[in-house]
Amino acid sequence: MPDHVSPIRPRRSALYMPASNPRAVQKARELSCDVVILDLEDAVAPEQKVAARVAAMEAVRAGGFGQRELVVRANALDTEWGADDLAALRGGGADAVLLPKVSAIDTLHAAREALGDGPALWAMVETARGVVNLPDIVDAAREVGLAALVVGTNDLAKELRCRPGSDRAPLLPILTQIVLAARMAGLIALDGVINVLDDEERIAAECAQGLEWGFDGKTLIHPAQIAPANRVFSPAAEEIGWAEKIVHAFEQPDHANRGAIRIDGKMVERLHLDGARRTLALHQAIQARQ
Ligand SMILES: CC(C)(COP(=O)(O)OP(=O)(O)OC[C@H]1O[C@@H](n2cnc3c(N)ncnc32)[C@H](O)[C@@H]1OP(=O)(O)O)[C@@H](O)C(=O)NCCC(=O)NCCSC(=O)C[C@H](O)C(=O)O
Ligand SMILES: [Mg+2]
Repeated sequence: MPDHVSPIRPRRSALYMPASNPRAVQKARELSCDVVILDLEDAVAPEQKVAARVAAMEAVRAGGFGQRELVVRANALDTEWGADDLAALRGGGADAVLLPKVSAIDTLHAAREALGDGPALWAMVETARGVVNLPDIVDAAREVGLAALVVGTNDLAKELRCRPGSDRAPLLPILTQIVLAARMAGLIALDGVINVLDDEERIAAECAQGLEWGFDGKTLIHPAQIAPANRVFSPAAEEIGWAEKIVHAFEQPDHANRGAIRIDGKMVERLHLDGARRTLALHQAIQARQ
């Protein structure tokens, strides 16, 4: 994992809110999401952009978000607000700046220059060009301090003119590429939002898809989506038990020089030991948070 990506930290639930909505920002200080994303981009109307920036910076300065990672989504640099957003964020305070519609590496270089040594960069992958350029984008991750790829499923569906249903089949090849690129560079990978607000079963099912496809967590738009995301992206009791068995088995002197062993009728190799340690570390980090 590159230096600019913090060690195992739960990022099961990353909740967006318009920075222009003081009630939502205040509420976020008490919600059980792992990441708070103060949005200056699509959730904010053009006439509110400047006031939203001021409100976001006040919220960053005021703090009170506890263990939640604090991220601000800026406007794109090719809009009339992007440069001023990054200038305001340069002073620090936020854990990361999320850049929308990252389509090429030059955007990340420009953003890093605008931010100086300040916060980490998180990049939204939500354009066709961004998907095609993923290898170049993640190759430069260390140089520009890129720590996360975040999917923008609404923008992707819009540009591709595809119609994802509950199986998200039209987006699957892209989501898989995003996870692949993130893993190539040791980055965090966050799944896109689900626009459904009132159907917990559907929300949990889409979180479970994201988990199965390799994401670390899901971006969210409403407090009611937090509990299912936290539940699904936390290691389950059975997974924790299995991880403990693997770690315990490889600690036995008889297995010290073995690459592969048998546990409960299954072959387990040292590569599984790495995964098991990761599961236990994530579980401990979640427990510590509670
Ligand atoms: C989607 C909403 C517009 C729904 O609003 P509303 O119907 O008014 O919500 P509720 O009445 O159910 O709200 C209940 C209480 O919860 C608070 N609340 C609501 N949403 C949030 C939130 N996101 N963060 C924090 N708190 C929130 C309300 O204030 C109520 O509190 P209380 O007064 O105590 O009862 C609305 O949820 C919303 O605006 N969501 C966020 C939208 C957003 O940020 N969109 C941009 C990011 S998504 C995106 O762009 C993805 C990507 O780029 C892509 O391309 O896919
Ligand atoms: Mg978007």
